[in-house]
Amino acid sequence: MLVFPNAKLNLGLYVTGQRPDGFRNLESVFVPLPWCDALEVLPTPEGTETTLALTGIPIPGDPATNLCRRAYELLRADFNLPPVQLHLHKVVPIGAGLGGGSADAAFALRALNDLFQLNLPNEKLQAYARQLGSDCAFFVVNKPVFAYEKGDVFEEISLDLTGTACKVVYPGLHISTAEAYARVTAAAPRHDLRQALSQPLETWRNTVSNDFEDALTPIYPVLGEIKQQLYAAGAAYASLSGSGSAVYGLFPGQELPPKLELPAQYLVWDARL
Ligand SMILES: C[C@](O)(CO)[C@H](O)COP(=O)(O)OP(=O)(O)OC[C@H]1O[C@@H](n2ccc(N)nc2=O)[C@H](O)[C@@H]1O
Ligand SMILES: Nc1ncnc2c1ncn2[C@@H]1O[C@H](COP(=O)(O)OP(=O)(O)OP(=O)(O)O)[C@@H](O)[C@H]1O
Repeated sequence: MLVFPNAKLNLGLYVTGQRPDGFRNLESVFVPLPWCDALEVLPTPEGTETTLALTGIPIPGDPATNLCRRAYELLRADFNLPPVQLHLHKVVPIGAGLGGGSADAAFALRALNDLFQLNLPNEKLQAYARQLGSDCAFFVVNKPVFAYEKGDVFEEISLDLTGTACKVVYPGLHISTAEAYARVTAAAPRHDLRQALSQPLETWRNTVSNDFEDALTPIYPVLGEIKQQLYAAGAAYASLSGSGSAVYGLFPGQELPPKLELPAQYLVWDARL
C-alpha cells in the first residue's frame, strides 16, 4: 500500500496556558498542505523482520525511533500484526512546523488499519495518534479544524482555501519544537481565531498571528525577512507555520505565487491549496 502523507499549515497560533502534564494548551487552525512524503507499507512473511528503508531528506535520530516504526509498534502491541516492510521517502522538511513527521505517523496508522482490515474508527486512530505526538491526530481526518488543548482536540470549521495560491519557504533552519515552546510565554488569545478567520483573507494580516513568530523572529531575523519578502511580492497573508522555521504566503486570485529572489539552499514549495 502506497500513501502520501501531506504537511499542514497553522493559520494563527496562540499558546494559552501551561498544562499539568508539562505541555502547553494552544489554539490554532490547521489546514492540510499538499506537500507530501511517500510511504509504502507491505506485509512480509511471518518469521522475517520488520524493516524501515529511508530515502530522500535525511532524518536526524535513530531510525528505530522513526515515527512510522513507532506507529507500527503501537498497533502491533494491540493487534498482533505480521511483520511489514516500510519505505519512507522524505520530502517535507524537518523542524519546519509543517507536521511532516506527525503526518508520517498518522498515515502509517491509517495504512496499517486499511491493510490489515482492523476496522478502527477515526476516534480510535486519533487516540493512537495522540500517543505519538500532539500534531498527529489532525492527520487522521486531515480537514481544516480549530484545534485546542494540546493541539489534538478539534472542532470542525468551514474554511475553504482550495485553489488559493500558496508559497512555503523553508530557510534550512531546524527549529526543535521543544526549544520553540520554551521561548513562548503563555497568554490569553488576542483574538477569537474562528471569528477572525471567517472574515475576508485580506483582514487576517491585522488579526491572525502566531505566538511562535513573535518569540522566534528576534532570534532568527531571517524569518521576518522572508515574511516581508512575501508581503512585498503581493501576499494577502503571510506567517510562520507552527513553531517554524517554514514561512508561508497566501496569494488569493493568482494562478501561482510570484517568484522570489531567495538563497539557492532554501526549499520552496509553490502551488495551489
Ligand atoms: C507547534 C505545533 O506544530 C503546532 O501545531 C505543535 O504544537 C507541535 O506538535 P508536535 O511536533 O507533535 O509536538 P510533540 O512531539 O507532541 O511535542 C514536542 C515537544 O513540544 C512541546 N509541546 C508540544 C505540544 C504542546 N501542546 N505543548 C508543548 O509544550 C513539549 O516540550 C514536547 O516535548
Ligand atoms: N518520519 C519522520 N519524519 C521527520 N522527523 C521524524 C520522523 N520520525 C521521527 N522524527 C524525529 O522528529 C524530529 C522532528 O521533530 P520537530 O518537532 O523538531 O520538527 P517538525 O518538523 O516541526 O515536527 P513535526 O513534523 O512532527 O511537526 C526529527 O529531528 C526526528 O528526529
